[in-house]
Amino acid sequence: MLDARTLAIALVVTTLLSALMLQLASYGRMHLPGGRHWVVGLLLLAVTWGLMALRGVVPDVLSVLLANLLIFTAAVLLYAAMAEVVGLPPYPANLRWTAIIGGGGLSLAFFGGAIPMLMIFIVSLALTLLLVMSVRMLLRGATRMEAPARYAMGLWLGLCALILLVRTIGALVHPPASMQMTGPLHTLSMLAAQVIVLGCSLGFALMARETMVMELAQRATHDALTGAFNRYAFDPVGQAALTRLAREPGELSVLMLDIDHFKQINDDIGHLAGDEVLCEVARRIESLLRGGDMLARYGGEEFCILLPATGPAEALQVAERLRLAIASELFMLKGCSIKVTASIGVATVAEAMELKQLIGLADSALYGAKLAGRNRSCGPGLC
Ligand SMILES: Nc1nc2c(ncn2[C@@H]2O[C@H](COP(=O)(O)OP(=O)(O)OP(=O)(O)O)[C@@H](O)[C@H]2O)c(=O)[nH]1
Repeated sequence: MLDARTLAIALVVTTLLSALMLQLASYGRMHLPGGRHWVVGLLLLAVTWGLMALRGVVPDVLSVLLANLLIFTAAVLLYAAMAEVVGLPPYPANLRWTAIIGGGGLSLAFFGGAIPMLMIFIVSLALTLLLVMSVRMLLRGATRMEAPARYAMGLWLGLCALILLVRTIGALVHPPASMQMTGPLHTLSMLAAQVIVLGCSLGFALMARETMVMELAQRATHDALTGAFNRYAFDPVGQAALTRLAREPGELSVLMLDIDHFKQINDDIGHLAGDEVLCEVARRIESLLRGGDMLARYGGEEFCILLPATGPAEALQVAERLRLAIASELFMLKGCSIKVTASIGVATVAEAMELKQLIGLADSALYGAKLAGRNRSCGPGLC
């Protein structure tokens, strides 16, 4: 028959193996977000289970008080690891205060009479609250479709919080006679802890992997400076829209936008301020586009905009709107305001063709706009 002490020792092994697995997953050049916090949290938990296994052998101050204070610290570290994965502050004030008040309350209860019911109640309640905070953090803003691992981890921790809540109420309804590791309730707790540690570590690894994949996908498809799409993302979408014109009649327009005299801007106010100009231009363009439109940074100071279901007159209107949004409001940089203008080439097609051809047409129109004096939008035969 398995007793709670044997299970606590098994738990030490399980926890250490989980920590080792995550440490190996972060090995080399792959940095698992939150991995360090999680591994340290697990190591503290392993020490906790070890101390619990020694209950009755070592003084209670170690096997009861220290063990439970370590659990609070581990819970805070595990929260911080998950917060790092989802990009939120790792140690919010309510988390710290819950751990501190829980730890303080437990210490008072321990030195003020060590009533088992009170101590189990305080520990279970504080841990339930820490878990509820983790669940809120994970489920807030995460949908099942977009971040399934984060969502599943949120639900899993919710289940763990429920189990702990039952234990909290159980401590009040059936007060335990002692803190010793005996009896079916302790055995059950240790079994549940096995499943919780394994489930949480697996969930964390999947969640961290999910975040890494999303981050890599973002980097592969977006320009790091402006946040606009890059050519690798733009070209297939543009080509697919053009190919569709063979089956579905319609029109498609492309704008090529180039900032005027950008070299001069760089020379006058510096390369970093030039970067800010690029970001602000992208922001202004983005704010004026419709849902189906697509903005990409196509070269240094050149942007390409895909306008599906847009004819030549409407495309020229959009181009003018973008040009004015850039030229009419001064850019505030390094405490001084500068005027930035852009030239735009417009091209529209109504039949399938290679994207390169369409971009070539827009480029020729852009060249025309530059030749005609810059700060203008030009289409075929229209400048
Ligand atoms: N700050 C900054 N500058 C960039 C970046 N990429 C390209 N550039 C600069 O953009 C400038 C482009 O200069 P040109 O191609 O001569 O064009 P221009 O000065 O805008 O002149 P026109 O297009 O003819 O009006 C070069 O000086 C590049 O160094 C970038 O990411 N950041």
